[in-house]
Amino acid sequence: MNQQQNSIHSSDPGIVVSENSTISNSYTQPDQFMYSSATRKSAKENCKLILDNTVMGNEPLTLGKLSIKKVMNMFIKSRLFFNEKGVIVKDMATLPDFERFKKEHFNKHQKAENLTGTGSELEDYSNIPFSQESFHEGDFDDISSLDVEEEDDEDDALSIISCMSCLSTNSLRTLDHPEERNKLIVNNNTLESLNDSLENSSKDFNINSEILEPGVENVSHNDLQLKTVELPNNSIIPFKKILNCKVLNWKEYKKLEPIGKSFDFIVEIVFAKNRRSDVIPRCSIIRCSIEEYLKISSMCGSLEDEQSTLKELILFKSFPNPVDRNKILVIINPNGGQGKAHKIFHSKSKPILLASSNSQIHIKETTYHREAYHFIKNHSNLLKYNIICCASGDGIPHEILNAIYHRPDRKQIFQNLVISQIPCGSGNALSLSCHGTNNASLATLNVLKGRVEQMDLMTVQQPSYKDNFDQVDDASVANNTRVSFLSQAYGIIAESDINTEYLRFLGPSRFEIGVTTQVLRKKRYPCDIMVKFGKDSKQQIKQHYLEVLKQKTKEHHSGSGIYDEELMGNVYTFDGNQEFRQLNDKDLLPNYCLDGKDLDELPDSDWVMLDSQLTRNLNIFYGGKMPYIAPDCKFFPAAIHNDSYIDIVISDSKTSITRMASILLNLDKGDHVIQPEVIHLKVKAFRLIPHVTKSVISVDGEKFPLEPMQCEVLSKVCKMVLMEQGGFKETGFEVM
Ligand SMILES: Nc1ncnc2c1ncn2[C@@H]1O[C@H](COP(=O)(O)OP(=O)(O)OP(=O)(O)O)[C@@H](O)[C@H]1O
Repeated sequence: MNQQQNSIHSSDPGIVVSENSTISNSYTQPDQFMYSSATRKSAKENCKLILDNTVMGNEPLTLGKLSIKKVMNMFIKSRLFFNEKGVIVKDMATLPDFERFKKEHFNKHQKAENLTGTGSELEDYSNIPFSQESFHEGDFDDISSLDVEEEDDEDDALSIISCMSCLSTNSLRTLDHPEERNKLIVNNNTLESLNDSLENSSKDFNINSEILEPGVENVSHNDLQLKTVELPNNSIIPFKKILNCKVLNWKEYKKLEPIGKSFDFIVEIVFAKNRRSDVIPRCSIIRCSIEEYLKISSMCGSLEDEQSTLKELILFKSFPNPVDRNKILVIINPNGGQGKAHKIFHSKSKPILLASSNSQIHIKETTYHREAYHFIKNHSNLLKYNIICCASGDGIPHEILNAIYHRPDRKQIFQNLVISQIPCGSGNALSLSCHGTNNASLATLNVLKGRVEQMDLMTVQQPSYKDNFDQVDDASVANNTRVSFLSQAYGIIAESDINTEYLRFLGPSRFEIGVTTQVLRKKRYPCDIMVKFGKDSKQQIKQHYLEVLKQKTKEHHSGSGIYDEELMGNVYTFDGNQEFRQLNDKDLLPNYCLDGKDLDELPDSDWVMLDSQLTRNLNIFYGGKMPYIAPDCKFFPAAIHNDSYIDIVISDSKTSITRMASILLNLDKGDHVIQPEVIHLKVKAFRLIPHVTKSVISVDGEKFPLEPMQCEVLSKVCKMVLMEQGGFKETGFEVM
């Protein structure tokens, strides 16, 4: 990258700018500038650079000898407005002469460089990974097409935008880079900012400076091909789709700028644009006047410091959920689903991750069954990441959670690391429930934008685990316990989950085929079930659900974010800080130990044995923590991520085949749980003792031994990314 030293003088006497500030003369990927809660803090506390404090020198910035001044003089009149939903593009016009000018200018320049033989600036220019793409109306969710004006020649406008992208990137040395700002403030003798700067830099250390573990690959930002699009007038770039932005303060050039007062900032916005069923990263260049800047400042009322920069304001609204997730470890199971996980991740998910703030991504591809478990269990520095994304089905998150659970530092890891899924397998219940989608690109957007909350896990104990993970020699309870995040099944569901491996090529429908076959066979799976009740009637469950829902809505309204009545909360953001529960060692251990003795006895006085009339004829036992177990299958519609209960659904083979078929056919609605033939409970813990000799138990979709099994909920222990407003994707249980 070509670097050049430049003098910078501030017009504000209070600000002294280092003579040695380096200026990148080439295009820099937007991703290299991050926004995190750390910078959010520094924005609030440190930002003393206000609109009138310009830090750019009198010398025009140049890129390939094309000065910003020249480009700006030719740049289209476009403005930027904000509302609660996002950035509104206004008055976008085109400049037909620009393409010609650019060609002439650069051809001339290229010849000159070729003669002198350096070519460096040209090389930089030609390496700009921007290309052009036309925008089609309807590509956005939130477009409002008020007064859409006739567009001029598209190509010309796009060329300008494309070129401006380079220039605005080049200008990142201005106000919006936290380090630069801190430097300036330090020079202004603000000691606090030095401390903050040091604190932030230690938090924001680069994972790429560390030695990579064997088999781990570092993702280069050069992999991102970010195209520029022109947006029609009055379209809205919703905050919830904005991935990054950069701002060039144009103030210094005002005197050279004929457009005058309204021409204060140029903003490059990188956003997730709809394309068919996916989202893809794209960028666009728009302008912002000082009036508009002030407008958004006042709208972001929750920001105490109204002097924050425009970039910070936009990113503050775009990333309302404050937990960092920019240091990403991706675990790909290339064999997951129909063997497409590698391709799905690289084509649909990686571009979104790369386009967002200054993400740093490491990838580990598994090469054998349970490698993810071994990799995480033995990893020497997991805390250098702040999120692990499983590009897989539900099998890899299960392994990872267990690997963490079996580490001596489990408490610190659960306290600090976020676990999420990018759906690439045949069973993607985690993504369906937490991101509300089975689509990898949309799920990735939610990984970045969703709300991180501490979710309940469940402990699983069985006399033997030798078929699952490595035998662990430590005799502690944790090491003889497994954790489950999703489900435990016995009977028809378990058999359909596990014994349909040979139908893997069918994708998710293999599960449905399995269930139908078993129901038609009228199979019974006798067992004993003991439970420690949470809610033991359907009425109590409904009441509990409604109360949680009410509480959640109340929290939303009392927060500092913007709640849009018209959109029924869709643009609500949790602007501000988020408190997390501090875990103790005890929080991660079950209260009741299954030691293999006295299995037929109730573990405690508040446990009860379920009626043997039911359990003798049982055909489905399904315990779960997440509502969606497959697309259009809300098996646990009343599941709540942190209510400290395991939902249980039980049915028996006395139910007629026609009734059973009708119940199972309605799994997409989730109202099977209110049918009289179906038992629906919320429990704190349960013990299941199978009385068949040939079958399986499935935990999170993985095969577990056919042995007595005891499960217990662990309240709010694992950080996961949930929907933007918090909680699981809604199921409509409240109106069932
Ligand atoms: N490279 C590999 N080769 C074979 N098996 C693997 C590999 N990597 C992981 N596995 C195993 O694949 C299993 C399933 O993984 P995953 O959940 O990601 O995929 P899936 O398609 O959803 O599968 P399923 O629906 O069967 O759970 C896990 O048990 C995991 O240990």
